[in-house]
Amino acid sequence: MGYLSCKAESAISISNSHTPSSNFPSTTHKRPIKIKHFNYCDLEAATNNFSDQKLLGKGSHGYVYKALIHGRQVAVKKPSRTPSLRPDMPASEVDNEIEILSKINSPRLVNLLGFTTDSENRLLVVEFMSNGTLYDILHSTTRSPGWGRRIRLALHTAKAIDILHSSNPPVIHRDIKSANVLIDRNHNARLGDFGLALRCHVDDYRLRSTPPAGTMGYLDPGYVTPDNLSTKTDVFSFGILLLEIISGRKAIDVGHSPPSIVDWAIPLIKKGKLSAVYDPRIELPKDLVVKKQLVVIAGKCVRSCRERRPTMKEVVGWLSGLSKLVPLHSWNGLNNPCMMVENVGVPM
Ligand SMILES: Nc1ncnc2c1ncn2[C@@H]1O[C@H](COP(=O)(O)OP(=O)(O)OP(=O)(O)O)[C@@H](O)[C@H]1O
Repeated sequence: MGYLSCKAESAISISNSHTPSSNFPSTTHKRPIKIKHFNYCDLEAATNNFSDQKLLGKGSHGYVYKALIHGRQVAVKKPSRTPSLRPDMPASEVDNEIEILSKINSPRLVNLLGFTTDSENRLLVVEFMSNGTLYDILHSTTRSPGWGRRIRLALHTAKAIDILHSSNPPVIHRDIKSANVLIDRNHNARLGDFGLALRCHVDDYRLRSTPPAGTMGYLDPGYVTPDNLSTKTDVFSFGILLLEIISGRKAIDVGHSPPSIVDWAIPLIKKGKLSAVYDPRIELPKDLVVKKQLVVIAGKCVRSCRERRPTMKEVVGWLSGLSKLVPLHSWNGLNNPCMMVENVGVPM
């Protein structure tokens, strides 16, 4: 089997504990991950008592604030809900995020820097991403990146998901969407928001009892019970994200018929009307191989038969090949194209 189904894998136990001042083993890097413990009152002060001026954004589960700590800009996540009291479940999505991110670290992810130990007032400190989200970039009316940039943003995201799926045990993100892809100061995409992520080891009670979750429009239609979860669930959501990158349309847009991007795009692709799927705000990709292959990759990812969907590693290989065919000067909007990943030597 070329992919991991949660049903089929054998159990691999992990520690749930958050050791004080811990150096957690990383699944992607040899060097240990340093996670800091913060006092609630220090983060309260650093965010001006969680003031609106420091607010970066609001999600369905809480607020995100900007703060300066020891001269470094960070993002502080503050959940809006009170934690669960069930001992077998993570106390909150924030606790789940801590558990997942304390064991994995990569330049392709929005990495964990620390958290408050007080579980009543749990706060998460993560790397600050200064250039918004992929959703903002794709759906803002003022700036539209060209194909060189779009393919690289897709490639960065695919690499991030592949890193999760290649971890031991594999991590399934479960909420791949453009709003969870953040853009760092070098305009590289990083995957964030691990509140719903799950480690895939079958004997874990949490895995077997966690109901399907995700975001409407990105959710794999085959993921209807806990044991339907697999890495291919993320592949489906990535396919939706890739269609969003290609077309500039939202995953669900009630202003269009049909509102679902997949119900709109796949029939067009099957009829060979590839140009109709492309974002009308920018020129079509000049290279016909790129124009064809981008939609083919997206179509493979959203296949209803999950066994026929590619692995993220395959997707990374294909996008990597396409990125070599499209130069970055097709950048069309954001400034600072000189700071691309290739130039600054950030490992990918
Ligand atoms: N590390 C970060 N750096 C900068 N801004 C961030 C960071 N994390 C989140 N944000 C901002 O805060 C907003 C809310 O983020 P959050 O992860 O809470 O929710 P979301 O992913 O947008 O929505 P949901 O929780 O419903 O999935 C984001 O849209 C983004 O604008």
